[in-house]
Amino acid sequence: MTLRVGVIGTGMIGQDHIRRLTQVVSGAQVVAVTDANEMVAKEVASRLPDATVHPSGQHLVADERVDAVVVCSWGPTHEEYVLAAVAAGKPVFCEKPLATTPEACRNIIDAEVAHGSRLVQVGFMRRYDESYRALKDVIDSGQVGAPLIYYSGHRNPSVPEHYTKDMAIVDTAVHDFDVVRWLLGEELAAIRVLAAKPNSLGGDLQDPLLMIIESASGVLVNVETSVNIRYGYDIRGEVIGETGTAALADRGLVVVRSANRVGVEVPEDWRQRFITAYDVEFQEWINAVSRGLGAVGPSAWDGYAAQVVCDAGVNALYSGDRVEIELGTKPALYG
Ligand SMILES: NC(=O)C1=CN([C@@H]2O[C@H](COP(=O)(O)OP(=O)(O)OC[C@H]3O[C@@H](n4cnc5c(N)ncnc54)[C@H](O)[C@@H]3O)[C@@H](O)[C@H]2O)C=CC1
Ligand SMILES: O=C1[C@@H](O)[C@H](O)[C@@H](O)[C@H](O)[C@H]1O
Repeated sequence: MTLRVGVIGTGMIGQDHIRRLTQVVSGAQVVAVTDANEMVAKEVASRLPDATVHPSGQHLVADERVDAVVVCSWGPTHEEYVLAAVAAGKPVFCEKPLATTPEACRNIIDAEVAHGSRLVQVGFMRRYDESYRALKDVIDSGQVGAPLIYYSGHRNPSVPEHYTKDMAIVDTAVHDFDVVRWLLGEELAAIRVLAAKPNSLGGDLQDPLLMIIESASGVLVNVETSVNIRYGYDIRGEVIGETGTAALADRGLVVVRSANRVGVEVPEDWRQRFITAYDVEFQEWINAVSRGLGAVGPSAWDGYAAQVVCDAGVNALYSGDRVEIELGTKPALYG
């Protein structure tokens, strides 16, 4: 059976996901697209064998040919489309963020709980990266002892003009918050945010930021965002345990030794660094949805929890305070 997918938002990542749904993974066909920019949607559809262009996300969700929905539009639009998919009983893969406020994420949780089974998956692709999976295996095996500290470095070579200091938390570090919760297997409890001396290449932007997070059990998590670092897109992670440490390995297919230097290639951006992770993420989503499981990957609760950390982080950035992360009760649906 081929899963017939509708994609809302055909911008940069929407097009990249359409490419992988069409050319890389198996078991899916993109049968419908929509974008606020109709020209872009039409241009993307013209490269697909049999895709309808819809005037809105709501029309796309209602299309009987669409079995499952992928949301790749701007963050503030996610809540509306995810809720529409849940109301229609259709599985929905939503790019991060699940929604831009904890309240909006809660609305999605409430709708999914009322539906009675999982339909929503959030695009936290790091959980599908082989290095992160290997790091989690090391932590879970007890090889380095109980984790005490986790360092998470998130470096972008540059960011667009419209990027604000809040975005270092809500758009960038949101991935680190999710992956740390997943690696440690526990929730995060409090956050402080410190701004370093600004990188002069970032104009007025307050960059880099250092976030010091306490997990529920007391592990200290240090998230660094440096979004104007020029040398490449570099994702770092290291756990310091009671008896050892484990870190994500440097990437690259070859190690070059030349002119008194040794080195590996650094990716240009997330599409290159996480290319395989996105592929695995979509293949596993298609497999699960095709077997009648609404979703098995990162849940609406995961999207909500990450968003609460974002909210607390922005609050901590502006106040300079240590801000507690209050999640409230987790519905039984999320284990
Ligand atoms: N998992 C990851 O590593 C990444 C996730 N993202 C997430 O993917 C989403 C899209 O990001 P990009 O593709 O970089 O942005 P983009 O700006 O390139 O594309 C977004 C598209 O959504 C369309 N759009 C906006 N409002 C809409 C609406 N109401 N209905 C339909 N279409 C609408 C825009 O016209 C645009 O074509 C964001 O939520 C972003 O955070 C983006 C990059 C990487
Ligand atoms: O999600 C992403 C972008 O939206 C964000 O702007 C980047 O900082 C992240 O590294 C990337 O994974």
